[in-house]
Amino acid sequence: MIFSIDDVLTPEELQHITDRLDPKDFIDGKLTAGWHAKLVKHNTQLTKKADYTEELTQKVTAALWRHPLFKVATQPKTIHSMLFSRYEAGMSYGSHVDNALMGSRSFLRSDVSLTLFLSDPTDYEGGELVIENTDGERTYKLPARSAIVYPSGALHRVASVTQGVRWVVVAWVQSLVRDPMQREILFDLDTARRSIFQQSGKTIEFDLISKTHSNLLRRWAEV
Ligand SMILES: O=C(O)CCC(=O)C(=O)O
Ligand SMILES: [Fe+2]
Repeated sequence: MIFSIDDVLTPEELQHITDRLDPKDFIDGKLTAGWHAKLVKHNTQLTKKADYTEELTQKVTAALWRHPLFKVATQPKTIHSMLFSRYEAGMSYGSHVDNALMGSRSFLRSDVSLTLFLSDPTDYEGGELVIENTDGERTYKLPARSAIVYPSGALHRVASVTQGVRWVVVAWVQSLVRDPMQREILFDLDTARRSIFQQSGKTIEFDLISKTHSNLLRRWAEV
C-alpha cells in the first residue's frame, strides 16, 4: 500500500526545520548506504554531529507519531534511522531497495519507508521519487509538509535533480504488523468501521468489525 499523508508538519515546524538546516553540515550520503545502494547514491545528508540534528529528528518523529492516518496505516512500533537529505542539481539516487535491517549491533527492521518533503515542487526540477512495481512505476513529488509512505520491499529511486535544491526527510518504520497485506486488511477494516460509526453510530455492524479488527491485530501484532 502506497499512500500520501498531508500536513505531517505545521507551517511553523517546517519553517523551524528549514531555518536550522545548514548545507555546510551535510556529508556524503554514501556513508549510510548498503554496499550496493552506495553505487547509485549521489546525495548529501545531515551529519549526526551537528548540534541540532537530534532536536530536528525528535521534532519530525513526534509529528509522525501524532498523525492519525500515519498511525493507522503503518502501525508503527518504532520510527527509526531518520535522515535529512539534500539533493542539488546533478544529484540522484538510483534504483535500490532499502536495507531490511538497520543498525550495527541491535537491529531494527524496515517494513515501511517514508519520504517527508521539505521543499515545494516549484523549488526544484526533476527529483521525483519513483517507486517501481511489477506493473510499472509511479512518480511522486509532493508539496512541502506532505509525506509518501511505501513498503520498504519495493525498488525505488530518486530522479536526477536538474535545477534547484530538493530537501527531504527519510525514515523507516518497524511496524507492529510486518506483513504489508495484513496491514492493508487492518487498515481497510479500521476505515470501514470509522465510516459506519460516522454514518450510523455504534451499531452491531460497527461492533462486529471492531471485534474482527481487534482480534486480527491480536493475532498478527509483534509487540
Ligand atoms: O529521497 C527520497 O525520496 C528517498 C531516498 C531513499 O530512497 C533513501 O534514502 O533510501
Ligand atoms: Fe531508499
